[in-house]
Amino acid sequence: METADVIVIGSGQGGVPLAADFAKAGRNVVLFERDALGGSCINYGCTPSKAFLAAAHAAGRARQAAKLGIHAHVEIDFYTVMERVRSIRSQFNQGTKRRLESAGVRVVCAEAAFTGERTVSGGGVTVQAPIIVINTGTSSTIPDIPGLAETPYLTNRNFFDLQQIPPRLLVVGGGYIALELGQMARLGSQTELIVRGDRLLAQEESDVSAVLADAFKQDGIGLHFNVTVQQVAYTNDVFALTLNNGEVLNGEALLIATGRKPNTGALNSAVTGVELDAQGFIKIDDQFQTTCAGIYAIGDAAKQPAFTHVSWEDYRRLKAILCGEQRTRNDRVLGYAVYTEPQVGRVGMTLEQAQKQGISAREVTLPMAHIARSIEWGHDLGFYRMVIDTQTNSILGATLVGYETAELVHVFLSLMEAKATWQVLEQSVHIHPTYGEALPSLARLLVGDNMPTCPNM
Ligand SMILES: Cc1cc2nc3c(=O)[nH]c(=O)nc-3n(C[C@H](O)[C@H](O)[C@H](O)COP(=O)(O)OP(=O)(O)OC[C@H]3O[C@@H](n4cnc5c(N)ncnc54)[C@H](O)[C@@H]3O)c2cc1C
Ligand SMILES: NC(=O)c1ccc[n+]([C@@H]2O[C@H](COP(=O)([O-])OP(=O)(O)OC[C@H]3O[C@@H](n4cnc5c(N)ncnc54)[C@H](O)[C@@H]3O)[C@@H](O)[C@H]2O)c1
Repeated sequence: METADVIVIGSGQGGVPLAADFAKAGRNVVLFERDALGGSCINYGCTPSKAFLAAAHAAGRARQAAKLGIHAHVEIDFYTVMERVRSIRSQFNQGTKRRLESAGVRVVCAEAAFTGERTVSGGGVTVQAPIIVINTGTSSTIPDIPGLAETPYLTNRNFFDLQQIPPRLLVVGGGYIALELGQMARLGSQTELIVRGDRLLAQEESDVSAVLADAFKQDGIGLHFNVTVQQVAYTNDVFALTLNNGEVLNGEALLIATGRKPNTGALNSAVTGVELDAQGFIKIDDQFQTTCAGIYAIGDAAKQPAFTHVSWEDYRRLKAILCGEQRTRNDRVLGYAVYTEPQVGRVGMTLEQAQKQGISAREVTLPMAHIARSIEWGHDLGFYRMVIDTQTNSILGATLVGYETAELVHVFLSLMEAKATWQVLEQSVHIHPTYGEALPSLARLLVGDNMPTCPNM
């Protein structure tokens, strides 16, 4: 058996920089990875999906330019679209490999499992270390639908291997992945979304769902709410989905996007005293430590909000903790975005969430029709919303739905990180005519006088 200073299981967004930093500092580090280096973000998640959406949204924007009087003929070279996606993914994946190699991390390309106390084995290698970090991420959950397992359905794992555009795409799910990849409609697939609930992105406020539903209808996407798939068949290269309302939907491709499960089944974690919760996520304390001293877990597998920036921030905090600093994972402002068009930029609490916590909260909302920039640019879908604490005047959260709001929401992230009051935003002089100008306008709705909230409106 070998010994090391640090073992990292999984080359996710936190594991890679952590392994590289410790190796560069002269520690003996072994990293196990059973699949492509760089984890889901680089290979099957953020990187390929956002490179893909760059093409889909370019096509969508070109078509929507008709309302500005610009009539474009859109021709899709799907092979080139997907080769570009794959080449960016490969570039990032190779970058991860070089980063680990140059730092001196020993990479074992194999599935790892615990075989004893703080002992990990995989690919014929057994290593023991005083510090072990688990960063094994999640995989798609596949619903138990009769017939599905026998068909060549897609998940986010093989979606980006597509060589030809399916004329008709069926998508099961109404969450992040279903919506983002469902906008393949913009590249020309006739797309149908099969949603078991009554709205898209059900965890968001209902008017967010309504805006996205409008946008999807404008893209020609069929929305089927309150339905489940009872049977899947695949004959002559065509899927047939029988819904519980009797309807049958056909398509050349079927994407399953029904949520994620933690990659902890293969870890045999009980051997070393690492406990899992009922869903299989690794239990951790405020400082990322599992139920076994010396073993830590970060990222999606530890039930952190499943975003790359969270796993990456986990790494920064865990590294500080391992270097003796007093840090926790509980004092950070976290935002996220959905890269549909229009985008959803979110941070902090909604009004409902704040009220459930007993906070005296208030929200203000500014529709797109009240924003000069959006009228000038012809972006009429969406709204900006801010939630504040009426006693402390602190900003509790924001929901921005509209053009490139994943960028704009960072204004709120920074204000909230700085613990600024809404008055700081209200007094800010933003540039005319920008989308950003509408953020002080939003805050001015709280002043309650009859003054205009910004120029020209
Ligand atoms: C389609 C899609 C789009 C996404 N888009 C975004 C986005 O735009 N923005 C965003 O912030 N987040 C996005 N996410 C989420 C994001 O990808 C994850 O939150 C992020 O990758 C963090 O994951 P992680 O670090 O926990 O582990 P992962 O990146 O999942 O990596 C875990 C690694 O561990 C390996 N592994 C698992 N078990 C073992 C084992 N026993 N032995 C060895 N290796 C093992 C896996 O092979 C994998 O490589 C997206 C996800 C998907 C699926
Ligand atoms: N932009 C981003 O940051 C981004 C993009 C993609 C994914 N992600 C991350 O990945 C996570 C997973 O995304 P996701 O889209 O897989 O999950 P999700 O939880 O967002 O959506 C799952 C959807 O599947 C539906 N569903 C679940 N079980 C079903 C069943 N048996 N039959 C029919 N429908 C079913 C749910 O009702 C929901 O609509 C997200 O929560 C997010 O954290 C982030």
